Amino acid sequence: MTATPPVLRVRDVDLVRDGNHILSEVSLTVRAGEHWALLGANGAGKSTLLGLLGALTHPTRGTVEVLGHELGRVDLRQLRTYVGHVDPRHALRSPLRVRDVVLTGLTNSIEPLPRWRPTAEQLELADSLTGLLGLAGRREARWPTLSQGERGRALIARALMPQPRLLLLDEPATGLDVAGREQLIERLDTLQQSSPELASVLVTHHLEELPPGTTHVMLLRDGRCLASGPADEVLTSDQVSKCFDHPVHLSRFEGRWSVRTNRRPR
Ligand SMILES: Nc1ncnc2c1ncn2[C@@H]1O[C@H](COP(=O)(O)OP(=O)(O)OP(=O)(O)O)[C@@H](O)[C@H]1O
Repeated sequence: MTATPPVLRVRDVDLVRDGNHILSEVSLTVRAGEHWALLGANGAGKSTLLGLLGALTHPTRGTVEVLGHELGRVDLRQLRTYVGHVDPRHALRSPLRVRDVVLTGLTNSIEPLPRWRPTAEQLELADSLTGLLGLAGRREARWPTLSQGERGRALIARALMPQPRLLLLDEPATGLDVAGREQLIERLDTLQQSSPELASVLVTHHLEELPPGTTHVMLLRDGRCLASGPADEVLTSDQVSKCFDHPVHLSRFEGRWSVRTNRRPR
């Protein structure tokens, strides 16, 4: 019997641009049901690594495998159906309704394709995912009328339409107010619980934005992995201080993390 391959396996990846090492010797294995966070300061290489995972860029050295298929050796279109990538820079031009934006996840296009029509099952799935992401009352709303938080959650529903095995989220809480951030985290939590096989990788600078179901963390610093593994082992005050080059105290309350500067007593 062959063991199921991990959802994602990155081995000794380097990425060099204009002679600069943006990523050096990074390795990462993500299995079904794991929820990873990539943490690091500005410029640490988080978005670049996420781009490699979503097959948007290729490594200079090393290999990236999605479900046992090596990037560069298989059809990218096929691989992308396994990977839902939520791009916060989604450049929608026309005032589509939420349901139609979500359905474009099936055609992997920004605008609906001419003559493409969803089946009854696909419509049902779009409605179920918008409900799961807390947008049941906004399915008919037009894109320009949505709040930033609602747009972000609609894009997650869109990315889930092809029923991917892996969901990639690049700073999904950027620009959200407290309510928007908390609604997002709550919905990610519901999603993780309702899809036990789904794996995810989320990029952020802020530990406060980590969903409580985060199982694993990689700390990146200057393009190198500083620490990687189960969240409770990696997220220590000492390691997070090293990662951000700043002395912080880390605490966890009801599953959520927070940090504050370590102040000397006056
Ligand atoms: N195409 C490129 N050519 C040259 N340098 C690049 C290129 N893309 C990214 N970089 C550099 O690589 C480094 C890592 O960038 P990246 O966007 O991955 O970092 P990040 O950790 O996601 O940062 P942030 O938190 O600010 O979004 C940065 O110094 C960036 O300027």
